[in-house]
Amino acid sequence: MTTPLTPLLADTSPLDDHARALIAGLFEKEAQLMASLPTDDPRDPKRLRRVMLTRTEMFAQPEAITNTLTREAGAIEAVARDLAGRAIRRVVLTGCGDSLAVMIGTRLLLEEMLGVVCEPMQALDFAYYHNRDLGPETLVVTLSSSGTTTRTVEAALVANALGARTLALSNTPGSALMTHSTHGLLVHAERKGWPTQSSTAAMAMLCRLAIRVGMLRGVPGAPALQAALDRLPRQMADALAALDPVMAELARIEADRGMYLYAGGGPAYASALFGAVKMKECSPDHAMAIPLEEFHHYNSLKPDDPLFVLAPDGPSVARARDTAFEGQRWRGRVYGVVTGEQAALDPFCDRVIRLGAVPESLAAFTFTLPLQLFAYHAAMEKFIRAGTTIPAQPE
Ligand SMILES: O=P(O)(O)OC[C@H]1O[C@](O)(CO)[C@@H](O)[C@@H]1O
Repeated sequence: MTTPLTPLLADTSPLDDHARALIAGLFEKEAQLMASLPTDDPRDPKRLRRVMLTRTEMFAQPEAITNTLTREAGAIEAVARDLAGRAIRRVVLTGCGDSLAVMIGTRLLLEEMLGVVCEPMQALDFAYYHNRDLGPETLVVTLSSSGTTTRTVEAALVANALGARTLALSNTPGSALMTHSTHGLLVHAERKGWPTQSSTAAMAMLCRLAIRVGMLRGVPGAPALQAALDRLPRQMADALAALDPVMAELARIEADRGMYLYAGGGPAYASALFGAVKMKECSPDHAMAIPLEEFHHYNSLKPDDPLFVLAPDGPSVARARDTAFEGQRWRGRVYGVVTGEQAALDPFCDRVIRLGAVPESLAAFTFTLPLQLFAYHAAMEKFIRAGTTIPAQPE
């Protein structure tokens, strides 16, 4: 017996012939894409180019958010009106990599505004395992910047076949994901570097959509969240400018390490994931995001490992303080990231990075910024230490 490329091509699959052919084609293309990714060679010019492009795109995140919200305003409103008038019982939020982190980062705000459980789930887990009891009262939200990541398209196709409503977000108009979903919203962002603005602009669009549903339904917290979201691009631009030299200095201190750790709870766990994945993409080294509580359930850190503890003002500050304490006790170097003058972590951190206040449900936008900058600067420092000549512009 031969094993099919994916279980959705097996006899038991709920997909029709068209959907099966689509999946088979995407699977082949994905394999080619994986083969063309940069290597872990510390001097790989392909990786250097991508890291340099990442910086440009990272600094243009505020513009990408504003652009996306402005250009998609009509489309967002149409989807919001449709959703506000429906009984939605459950929302599944799915994607892979950064696109899944987007879902984790927006979950709290979506739950506050939609008033139902919104469940982030790996696209593979949804497509192959946890898709019982779907129907028109389930909304499955997918995000794929490329619009062609096979597992994410599979998730959308399964959701369609089992009768759920689907909402796709993508940077790529006309992509498989966008053309096979009930609704599609276009993210106006670039991803020639490693994902930064494609993720934060997608988060902004999901937040705007949920806030609009909240406004239409008269949810009390909606106007304040709308105002906070409107302020974000300015706040992010200021934070990027202020933190750039700070994170460059930390990167010089930590550039010789081979493992980087990031811990956060709630929406800040998304920032931990973004931070770890940027380090893995930009540098040849290991990086790991750890849910705040899990940090305490095995020896997560070895002496001298840098640990970023993310503690936006909210219910997980106390556990973040414990995490910083344990991090220092195990002889790691602990960098706290907190809201404003929050002092709870100060005694247990080698350094504390302070960010402007945002509602916790928007914290993933700002808490991600120092970590993106750190990954960029650490990667560049590693290139320099490996003897690479850095061109003025990406080549
Ligand atoms: O958003 P997409 O295009 O589905 O990509 C998902 C993830 O896969 C990657 O391309 C790498 O595996 C990441 O850059 C990205 O976060």
